[in-house]
Amino acid sequence: MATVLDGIIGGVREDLGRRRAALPLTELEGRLAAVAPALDPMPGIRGAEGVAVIAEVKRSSPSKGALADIPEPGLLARSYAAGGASAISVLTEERRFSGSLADLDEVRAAVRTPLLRKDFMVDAYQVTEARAHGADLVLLIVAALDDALMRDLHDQARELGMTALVEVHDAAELERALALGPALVGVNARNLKTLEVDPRTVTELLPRIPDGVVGVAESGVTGPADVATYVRAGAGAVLVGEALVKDGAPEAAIRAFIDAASAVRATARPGAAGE
Ligand SMILES: O=C(O)c1ccccc1NCC(=O)[C@H](O)[C@H](O)COP(=O)(O)O
Repeated sequence: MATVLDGIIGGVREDLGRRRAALPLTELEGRLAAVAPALDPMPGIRGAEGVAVIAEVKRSSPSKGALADIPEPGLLARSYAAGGASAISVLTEERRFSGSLADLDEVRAAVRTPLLRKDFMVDAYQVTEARAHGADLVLLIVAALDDALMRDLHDQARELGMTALVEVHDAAELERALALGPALVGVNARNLKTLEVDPRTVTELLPRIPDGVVGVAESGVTGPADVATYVRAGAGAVLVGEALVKDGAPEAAIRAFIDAASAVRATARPGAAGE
């Protein structure tokens, strides 16, 4: 039976076919020389106070429908950066998430913060496209890729100076992800079959991520308490969409996430008050 992910990827492939026909790969590659080198997000993510927040520009989703209009993604991105986001995720999938590469362009023009192109990557063309539009990171969803293609896309991202966020939903996918030697592994709490969010997916899998690899907790952060739960489970970063795009004050919301994470780390330190 076709899953939600299959449906999304079917649309992604059709849209990709149209873009590739309009701009063949060799022409797209020709544009790379004019783009500033990719930023390395890892120092900012590893060195973040409390937790690294990856703040997402997300207009709609298959699970929730319309979330926010976001007429000026660049302005939202500036608030994210001012709040202390370590990276900004821009959903570029058009049909279900109402995103676009134009959003990526606008956000790139607005901030110097590392940018993640958040899409359903199934073809090398999309990775090149991400870089040509100024992205510094790409998402690789293990459930959407076989091992050979996943490795090719991961290698390609590295060759372009980019960093991959490799996303998993269960232990078997985590094993496949770790075989790549990734810098960033995301555990997504959203089940791609039911679209339900279960934070236990994150709290169970994050502790299995080895030291040296940053674990990113994705989906289901509704407020600081969720961030604290994920940080206690070992998250070095949290990726947050809905809660930020629906918050009238995203800058303050990000600061509250960071403060909640810092409080967890302060109480976890040896000799902290109360121990
Ligand atoms: O958000 C969805 O409904 C969704 C459905 C199917 C595949 C992916 C989906 N979301 C992508 C994401 O990973 C989230 O946008 C991201 O983790 C942020 O989640 P949230 O903070 O819960 O908006």
